[in-house]
Amino acid sequence: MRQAKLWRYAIPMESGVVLRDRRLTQRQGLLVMLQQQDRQGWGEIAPLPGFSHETLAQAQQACVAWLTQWLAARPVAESRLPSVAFGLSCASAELAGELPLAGTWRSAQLCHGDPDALLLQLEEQETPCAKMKVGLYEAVRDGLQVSLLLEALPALQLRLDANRSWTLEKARQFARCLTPSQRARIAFIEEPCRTPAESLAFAAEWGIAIAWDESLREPVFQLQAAPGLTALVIKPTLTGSLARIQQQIHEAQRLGLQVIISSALESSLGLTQLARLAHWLTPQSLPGLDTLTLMRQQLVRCWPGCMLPLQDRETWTRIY
Ligand SMILES: O=C(O)CCC(=O)C1=CC=C[C@@H](O)[C@@H]1C(=O)O
Ligand SMILES: [Mg+2]
Repeated sequence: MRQAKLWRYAIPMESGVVLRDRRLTQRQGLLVMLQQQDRQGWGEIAPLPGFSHETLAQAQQACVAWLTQWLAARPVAESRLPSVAFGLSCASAELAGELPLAGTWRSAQLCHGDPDALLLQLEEQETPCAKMKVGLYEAVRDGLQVSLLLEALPALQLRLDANRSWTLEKARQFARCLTPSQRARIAFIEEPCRTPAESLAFAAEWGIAIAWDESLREPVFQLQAAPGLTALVIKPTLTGSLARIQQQIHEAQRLGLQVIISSALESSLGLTQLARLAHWLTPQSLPGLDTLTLMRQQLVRCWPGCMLPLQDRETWTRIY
């Protein structure tokens, strides 16, 4: 006997979480639970405003349509909406016992808040790895800050993310603030420039490694190895089903590229599934999942060691 449930949730965010140009006061999404005999599988469907093309209402409609077919045991194709395909494929994989339980519970630490506190935290780590946003302020300011951080922590592995904000000239201004050995210590910059061509030109000019994030989701994008390109940052909620993600990871690995599984601000339910996915499919890479502290509550399952309270189920709205 098959059973399915669908709820809508909303989690309050820490004040001051800004995504692209909007302030995110709460994270909304859907929770799906599939049941068959004594087995259950859970999934989270949470389109990210400003990043996902689908709205939550569209995701809900697509999910209800999928569940109706699934309950009637009719063959059902994966949704064209990435967040829906991801959440439903996680629930199906859990139900089938196909998503291993072991997880990578360490992440590249996101740099925000008090810089002194951050330094202290990173100093305590044996192999410190951090991710810093750049491109929000003057490129020279970013360059000086990165240079200071690399000098303060000789063992630091630093990932940067410019979200395509620099012109080639701005990127050059940034790079000029670093010594050649500091440039070599940057693990990668995600999407430094406005276009992939400019980012590749920048990488070649300065010997600074780059990674694709936004580019991976462009309709005409073709993955190719290129000098300076070292990694792909995959956000499953923006990408699609587990099968699609596995395919993208295999393609990347065939080209010798590192893959970083990254958060699209999922709740603790989605994040713990991403940590399991990372352990399963990209065991060599530290994922980018350090976003739970931006939220005020956890959902369904707790992240190991996280002290945030679990949200009361009474607050969920049952949809199906
Ligand atoms: O990749 C990580 O380490 C954490 C996730 C992260 O940085 C992001 C998640 C979602 C939206 C963006 O603000 C941002 C990114 O641009 O990669
Ligand atoms: Mg990014």
